[in-house]
Amino acid sequence: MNSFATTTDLRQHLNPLRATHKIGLIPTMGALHDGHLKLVEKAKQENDVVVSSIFVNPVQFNNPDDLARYPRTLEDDLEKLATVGCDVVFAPSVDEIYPEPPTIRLNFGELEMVMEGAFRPGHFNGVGIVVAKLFNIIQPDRAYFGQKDLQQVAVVRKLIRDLSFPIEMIRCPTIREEDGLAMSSRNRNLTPTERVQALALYKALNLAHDLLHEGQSTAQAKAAITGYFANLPHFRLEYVEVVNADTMQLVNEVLAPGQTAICLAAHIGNVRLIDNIVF
Ligand SMILES: Nc1ncnc2c1ncn2[C@@H]1O[C@H](COP(=O)(O)OP(=O)(O)OP(=O)(O)O)[C@@H](O)[C@H]1O
Ligand SMILES: CC(C)(CO)[C@@H](O)C(=O)[O-]
Ligand code: BAL
Repeated sequence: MNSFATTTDLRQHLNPLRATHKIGLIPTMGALHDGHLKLVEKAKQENDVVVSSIFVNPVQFNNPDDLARYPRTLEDDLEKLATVGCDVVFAPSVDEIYPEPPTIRLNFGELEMVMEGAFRPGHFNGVGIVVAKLFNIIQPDRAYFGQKDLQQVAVVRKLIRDLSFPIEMIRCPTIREEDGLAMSSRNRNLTPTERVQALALYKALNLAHDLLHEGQSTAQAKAAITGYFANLPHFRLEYVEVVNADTMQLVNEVLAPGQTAICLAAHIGNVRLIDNIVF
């Protein structure tokens, strides 16, 4: 596995390969878990060269404490990537990616009016800028993103269309712990007690799903989730929404199979977690 910290070195390595090799990219912020490794494994099956980037992108953090607390485990990450056959790692410094603060602004319109976009102002501007930079630097044929960050998938799809990147985006299923908690780098910041309690996110999603399945309205399902978290004093529910899984528009009824998503974000102690189910 080759690891590069500069754009110049990375390009020098990749450029001669482009004509004959399909390149798959998995953008990450590190602190890797099996969810990330599944993306690498899928990319391995579908491409000749797999590149993982590891970069904690300051521009997408709206909360400085969240940025400061974000886990950084580069050595461990490199070992994990090697075990799944990742070919190339790009782990640049902040100065390498942002020699000066970016002044462009990306606006994803209605896609970012709700949920993460509404509660993390500027978040998708930052995601869009760094993903566009990674696309330009690495020029992959395919890029792999997790469903856990469903709104991010929609934003990147729009970025690809708006800027005509010749890249196929692949949405990969959410990988969960045995008890159902969605794997997330921020899970590392949970205390053992919080880790057990955090399962409430997945339970709440399943509760909402069951209610919708029984024919209750989206408003009733959302109210049930709000009530569920109101009874859990260590939690603060930030939002729960039922949306079109592609457009992120709020919906009042269940759509065709695979089109409806229930999404939520909740704080437990100092940690903010998100999860969703699509059905
Ligand atoms: N449990 C998971 N299953 C599938 N994909 C995942 C999972 N967790 C993260 N990913 C995907 O991995 C990519 C990199 O995500 P990132 O490095 O932010 O990790 P993360 O676990 O989502 O961290 P956090 O949510 O704490 O920021 C994203 O496309 C993300 O959707
Ligand atoms: C796509 C991404 C790597 C951009 O920083 C990040 O938002 C993430 O890890 O999901
Ligand atoms: N996984 C999404 C990146 C973030 O929370 O900033």
